[in-house]
Amino acid sequence: MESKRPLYIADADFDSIPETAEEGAGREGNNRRSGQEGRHQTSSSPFAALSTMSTYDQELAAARKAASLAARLCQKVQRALLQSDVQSKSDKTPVTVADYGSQALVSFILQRELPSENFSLVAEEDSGDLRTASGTETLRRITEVVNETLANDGSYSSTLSAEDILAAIDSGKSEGGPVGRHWVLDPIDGTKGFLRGDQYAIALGLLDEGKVVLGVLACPNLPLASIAGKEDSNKGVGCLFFAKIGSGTYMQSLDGSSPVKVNVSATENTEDASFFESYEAAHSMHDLTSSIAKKLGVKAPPVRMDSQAKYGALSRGDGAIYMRFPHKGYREKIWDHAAGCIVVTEAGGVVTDASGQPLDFSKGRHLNLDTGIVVTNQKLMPLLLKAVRESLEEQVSSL
Ligand SMILES: Nc1ncnc2c1ncn2[C@@H]1O[C@H](COP(=O)(O)OS(=O)(=O)O)[C@@H](OP(=O)(O)O)[C@H]1O
Ligand SMILES: [Mg+2]
Ligand SMILES: [Mg+2]
Ligand SMILES: [Mg+2]
Repeated sequence: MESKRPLYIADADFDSIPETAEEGAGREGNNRRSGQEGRHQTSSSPFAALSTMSTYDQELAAARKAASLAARLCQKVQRALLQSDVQSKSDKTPVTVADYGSQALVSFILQRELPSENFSLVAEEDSGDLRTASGTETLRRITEVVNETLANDGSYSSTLSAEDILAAIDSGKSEGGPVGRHWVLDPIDGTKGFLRGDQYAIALGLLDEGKVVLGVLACPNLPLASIAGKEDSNKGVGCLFFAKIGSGTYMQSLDGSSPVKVNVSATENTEDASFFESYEAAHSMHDLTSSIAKKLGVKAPPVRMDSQAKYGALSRGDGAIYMRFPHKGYREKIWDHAAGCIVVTEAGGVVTDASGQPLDFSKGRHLNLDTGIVVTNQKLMPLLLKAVRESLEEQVSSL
C-alpha cells in the first residue's frame, strides 16, 4: 500500500477539502491570512457553505495537487532547459520534456488519488514520437524528471519505469464527449512562452456530462500582484487559480499561501477596459482585435500574453477583455479553454464565441465554434459582441 502524506499545498486552508483525496473529511483551517489585499478577498473557507464533503471536492483536491506538482516539474525543466529537451511535433509546433513530463505526472496523480474504472483524460500530448529510436533519450529525461519530482514531494513511494511513463501519457487519448466524466489537460499551455521564459500554464479541467465543473490553472511565471500595476509588485511569482462550479474562483501562490477569492473587473466603461490577446500573431488576428478595440474606445495598448494565464489574469481583474481570433482553418482544442473558461465564469465573467454562444465542450477533442472566442464581464459583453460583429462584417466586405 502506498504511503501518502496530506495534499501538500494549502491543505490547512479548507474545512471542506480533504487532506488527501481518499481521506475525505477536512480539518479545521489554522493557517488563514487576515485582512484584504487589493480587490481580492481573503476567505476562511472558499466553500464555507459546505460543512461536509460535497460534489467534486475530492476531484478538486486531486487536481490542485496534480497541477501544482506538474508546475514544479516544469520549473525544474525550464531552469535547466537543454536544446535536446525541445522537439518539433508533426504539426511543427514545439513540445518539450516538460510537456510530456507534466502530462505523465498529472495522469499518474489523478489515477492514484481518484481510483476509478472509468478514468478518462483528454490531453494534448501522445507518446508516438517517444516510442521511436530518436525518442529514447527524451523518454529517459522525462522518466528522470518525473521520478525526481515525485521523490522530492514524497507523497508516493513509487518509481515509474519508462513504460509507466508512456502509458500515463497515452491515457490522455480519450475523445471526451457529452456523457460521463472526462479530465481535460493541457500539460503546458503556451509552450512557446515556456521556451521564451514568459507565461505558460498547466491547465486541468473536469467535464461532467459535457459541462466544465472544475478547473485549475497553475501559472508558474505569473506575478501574484496584478499586472495592471496598481498593487505591490514585490509579492513574487507563481499563481494557482482554481474554481468549482457554483463556488467561485480562488487564487493562491504556487508555494501554498491561503487562497483569496477573485473577481473579474467590474468596469462598465469600455475606455478603461484593457484587453488581452495571444502573444503569437499566428494564433490570433491582431489587426482584427485592434479594430474591435478602436470601436470600443479602448485606450490602453493590448496586453499580449501566452497561454491561459490570460484567463487567470482576467479572473482577478488585471484586464477586462480577452479576444482570440485564430486565422482561418484553425480548430480550437478543448484543453486550450476548459480550465480557463470556468476560472473566469466562476469569477463572474462570460466566455462566448464571436456570435455570443457559450463554448460547447461536449463535442469531443475540439470546440466547434463560430470564428473566435471573447471574454469579458456581463456588462461589457453586449458592447463587445456588437463591436466584434461590425469588425467582422467590415473584414468580409474589404475582401
Ligand atoms: N495557428 C494557431 N491558431 C490559434 N491557436 C493556436 C495555433 N497554433 C497553436 N495554437 C494554440 O495556441 C496555444 C497557445 O495559447 P495562446 O495563443 O493563448 O498563447 S501564445 O500566443 O502562444 O503565446 C497553443 O497551446 P500549446 O500548444 O499548449 O502551447 C496551441 O494550442
Ligand atoms: Mg495549449
Ligand atoms: Mg500544450
Ligand atoms: Mg502544443
